[in-house]
This record gives sequence, C-alpha cells and structure tokens, in this order.
Amino acid sequence: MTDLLTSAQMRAIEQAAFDSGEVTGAELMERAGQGVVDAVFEVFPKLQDSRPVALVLCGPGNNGGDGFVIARLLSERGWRTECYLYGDPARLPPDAKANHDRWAGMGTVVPFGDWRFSLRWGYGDAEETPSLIVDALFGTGLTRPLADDLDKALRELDTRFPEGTVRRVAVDAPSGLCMDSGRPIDPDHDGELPSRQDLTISFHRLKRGHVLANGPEWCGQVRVADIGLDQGALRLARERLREDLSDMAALAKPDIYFLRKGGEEYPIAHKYDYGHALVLSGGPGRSGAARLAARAALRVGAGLVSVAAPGTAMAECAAHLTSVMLRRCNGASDLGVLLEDDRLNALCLGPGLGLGAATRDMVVTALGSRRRCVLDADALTSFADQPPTLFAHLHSKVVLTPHTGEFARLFPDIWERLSRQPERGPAYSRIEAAQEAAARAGCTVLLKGPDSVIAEPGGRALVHAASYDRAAPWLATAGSGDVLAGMITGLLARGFWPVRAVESATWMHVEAARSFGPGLIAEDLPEALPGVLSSLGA
Ligand SMILES: NC(=O)C1=CN([C@@H]2O[C@H](COP(=O)(O)OP(=O)(O)OC[C@H]3O[C@@H](n4cnc5c(N)ncnc54)[C@H](O)[C@@H]3O)[C@@H](O)[C@H]2O)[C@@H](O)CC1
Ligand SMILES: Nc1ncnc2c1ncn2[C@@H]1O[C@H](COP(=O)(O)OP(=O)(O)O)[C@@H](O)[C@H]1O
Ligand SMILES: [K+]
Repeated sequence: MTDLLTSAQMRAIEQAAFDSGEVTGAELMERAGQGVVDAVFEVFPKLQDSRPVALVLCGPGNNGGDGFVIARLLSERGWRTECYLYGDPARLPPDAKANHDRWAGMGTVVPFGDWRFSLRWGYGDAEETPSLIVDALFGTGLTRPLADDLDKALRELDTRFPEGTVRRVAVDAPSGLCMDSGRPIDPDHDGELPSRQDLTISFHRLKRGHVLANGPEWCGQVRVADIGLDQGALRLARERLREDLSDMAALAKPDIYFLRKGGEEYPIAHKYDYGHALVLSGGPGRSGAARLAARAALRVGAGLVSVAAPGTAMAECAAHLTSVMLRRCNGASDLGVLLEDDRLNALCLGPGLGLGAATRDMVVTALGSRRRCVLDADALTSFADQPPTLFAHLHSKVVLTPHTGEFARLFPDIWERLSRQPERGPAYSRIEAAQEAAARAGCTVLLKGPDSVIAEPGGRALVHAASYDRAAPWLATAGSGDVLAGMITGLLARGFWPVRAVESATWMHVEAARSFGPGLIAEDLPEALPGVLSSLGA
C-alpha cells in the first residue's frame, strides 16, 4: 500500500519523528537535500558532464532550507552555484536559517530585489548559463498565490531558458502547486504556473498533489527520496492525529490473491463459483457498449456472463455474441423476472442503455434486488434531474462510475466547489469530492479520469494515477469506460467487495491499455486482459 499524503499529514509525521527523538529537523533537511541531489544525477546522468553551473531559488520556509543544503552539496561536487533568496534571511525558520548561514560562508545569496536573471545569467557568456535550476521556493507550505513580482520574475526566467536548454528540478513541489489537490493556486493565470519542471522530488511519500489534477503536468517526472522516517513515526502520528491520518489516501493496486482462479480458495471450482454477471443492453444499433462490457466481465474471470437486450436488439446481439449468453429484457418488469434467478449475482446498467424513464425503472428494479451492481453512463445521466431519487435506492453493494461530466450532473454542488479556481491552499481536491459524493450516495464512487479516485462511503479513498510511467493516454477512446464498467462487474460477480473490484479493475484497465499501446480501441482492452492477468501471476 503506497500512501498519498496531505501536507498536514506529512507535517504530523515529521513532528512525531522529532518528538520521538528519532531524528532532528536539521538531519531531515540534510537528508532531503541529499535525496534531491542523488535523484537529479540518477535521473539525468548526463548532467555530470555538462556545464556545472546551477541556480537554486530558495523560499522563506523549510523548502528554501532544503535549497541551501542542495547548493552546498552541488558546490562540494564542483558546481558553480548561486542561490537566490525570496524572503528575509533573518526570518527563516531555524533549520533553514542554519543552512542559509552555512551556505553564505561558502557562496553567494542574491536577495530577491537584485534578481536580474536575464542580465546575470547567460548574457553573452555560454559558460555562465546554468544547466540546472532548482526550485526550492515553496513546498507543502504554500497557502496563497505567488506574489506578482515573484511570479513575473519566474516567468522571465522561464522564457530566458527555454525547455530543453536547462534541467528544471523542483524540491517537493513545483512552486505555486497545491500539494493537497494538484491544483495551481493561481487565480490570475488560469492555473498556468510560471514553469514546468523536468523532475520533482518528494520526501518520504508522494503527496496528493503529485498525482491529482494538474500535478503530473507541472511535476514532469517524480521521485520519492527516502529521508529515513520509519514506521514508528507514522504509528505515533496516527495515534496522535487520528482524524488527520484516518483518511490517508493510497495508490490503487491489483488484488493478486483474489484475481487468481483456483488456489486455496477454490481448489476445485465450478463456473458458478465465479459468479454470473448480467449486463443490460440498449436497443438496436446501441448494443455495442453492453457487448463490450460483457466481454470484459468474462475476460476478467466471471464464471458466466449474459447480456439482457430488448427483443428488437436480440438479432444484433446474437450475431456478435458467442461465449456471452443472451436474454430478452424489454424493461423493468422483464428484468424483475430475470432476477428471480439468484445465480445472477452482479449487474451492469448504463453503457448504451438510453436515457429516460425506462432506464430509471430498470435501475430501481436492479437496486431493489440488492445485487452487486455497477451503474455507469446512461444509468447515471438518467437521474440528472433528480439525483435524490437515485440516492434513495443506492446501497453498499453498488458502484457508481461517473466520468467528470456524469459526476457534475449527479453532484452539481460538489462539482462547483471542485471546478472553482482555487485562491488559497489547501484547495479542494478530487479526493475530497469523491469522498463527499460516496458519503452522499452511500456507495462506492469511482470518479474517472487520468487521476481516477475511488471513494467508499466510510471515507477511505484510493487513487489510480495513470500518469508518469503509467500514463495511458490511449484510454481516451470511445467505449473504454464501458469496458471498465464490465471489468468491475466481472470482479463483483467473482465475489470482490466493491472497493476491491474497482481498485483491481482500474489498475488492470490501464495496464491493458499500456500493454497494447498506440492505436488502442476499446475492443482491444478485453483481449489484452489475459496478458495482464498472466503478468500479475493470476
Ligand atoms: N515535512 C517534512 O518532514 C520535511 C519537510 N521538508 C521541507 O519543508 C517544506 C515545508 O516547509 P514549510 O512548512 O516551511 O513550507 P514552505 O517552505 O513550503 O513555505 C514556507 C512559508 O511560505 C509562506 N507562504 C506560503 N505561501 C506563500 C506565498 N504564496 N508567498 C509567500 N509566502 C508564502 C508560508 O506562510 C510559510 O511561512 C517541504 O516542502 C520540504 O521541502 C524537508 O526539509 C524534509 C522534511
Ligand atoms: N488521458 C487518459 N489517461 C488515462 N486514462 C484515461 C484518459 N482518458 C480517459 N481515461 C480513462 O478511460 C475511461 C473512459 O471512460 P468514459 O469517459 O466513461 O468513456 P466512454 O463513455 O467512451 O466509455 C475511464 O476509465 C478514464 O479513467
Ligand atoms: K519547490
């Protein structure tokens, strides 16, 4: 389990470590600076052979303190390093002040008022041009937008050294990014930070802002530096700050133990031991989405999968289905009859189902059967005018899988908070939005996107980040959400508890896309699943 921390959680862990006597602030700062320098040369080995000239931008807090450590360590490696300080040296916090003073005995500290980037750096002298710019201005302590003069100076610096001419590295966070939400605190610039980093080094664990919203876009790559905070500090912090840490989010991962067929759980299993999923289809010309979902449910290991289609779409479905079975279902009352078969243990409603009263009725019937159930697409949008009607029927075995647009229709007030440009930090995040939605709905909610958030009504949240080395831009293709809904349904049929089904499915969905690569269309996803399952050892 990889935790994703808020700034407050990170501070609580740090404080617990100090109080336990395990480490001092000065030691942590030294390790943080060392962690940055190590990561920089590991990720960009060619920097060792380039111009050894660095510019370190230090801020008024401990992020700036890390910057002074980095300057010293670079200098010890023979780099010509200059520090620019935004802030009053006399008001730096103690550890940052100590490192400032130590550095001031070795090199220069240019006060902000004297920043003349375009004149001092690379002005007719290639030798002077930095090959590394370190952003140690603000980290987890950012609470408000960058001041105009600082923002302007940073933008000038950014244009002075275009992308590719210098490596930009951020300490903990690209300055201006809220680390609780991944959203720039920058109402005046429409969320455009002054510069895009090539590498961001987090400490101890990733923070939420590294993976949520625009975080990955501004961080470039991320690395986590181990600064030696052990489990003891985490335990102590947890005991002290139950509230802050009980909602610690984590990164999603596949549940390998339960994905495996056979094994200790089912040494001689029958197909019904893996459940029977039922996917409802729309009318003629609209059955593709349900068929995609059904195939995905079967590929992910449901024992049996049926599509239930209106009479008018039976021929179309029959022409395309082989191992997936077919049932007639002309509406809510037919669905009620089908559900008398209690072997049908997981339902999927929404993909291609059509909008309106007929869909609403089928949803209500499905929910009334208390089956495990995935509601996606049209099953959600059909309640856009009356979300409370839907919420009244939901229960803990249901999963809602809205994309952003569907989420906005069902939870307009939550969406409004999430889409407002943040003026202060910590900003409202997609994790909080999904948590609030799950609490209101009383069931598991998957808020889809490159940063998919899975939230349970009890408050626990998981994030599946399709970013950095797990980026899967090919998933932005019609029907990929239908496949995901089917995968979740298949895992529910196999007996997975909702949050586990969603966690494993979102992970494998991205993995399937990545294993296929460019040119992916939704039909390829179920076919890529056997490879994904094998690679997991399932
Ligand atoms: N928490 C930990 O365990 C560790 C933290 N370290 C570093 O400490 C950083 C956090 O330090 P701080 O809490 O001092 O926070 P920062 O250094 O991120 O920010 C410090 C100060 O800036 C002020 N501020 C916030 N937004 C501003 C704005 N827009 N304009 C001007 N001033 C603004 C704040 O009031 C605060 O005084 C981390 O990001 C990391 O770099 C590391 O030294 C290693 C360990
Ligand atoms: N750029 C992207 N990177 C990673 N995953 C993405 C990206 N765009 C979309 N996805 C994923 O693809 C799926 C799309 O679902 P959805 O929007 O419901 O599409 P559709 O309705 O066409 O099936 C979601 O699981 C979403 O998380
Ligand atoms: K920073």
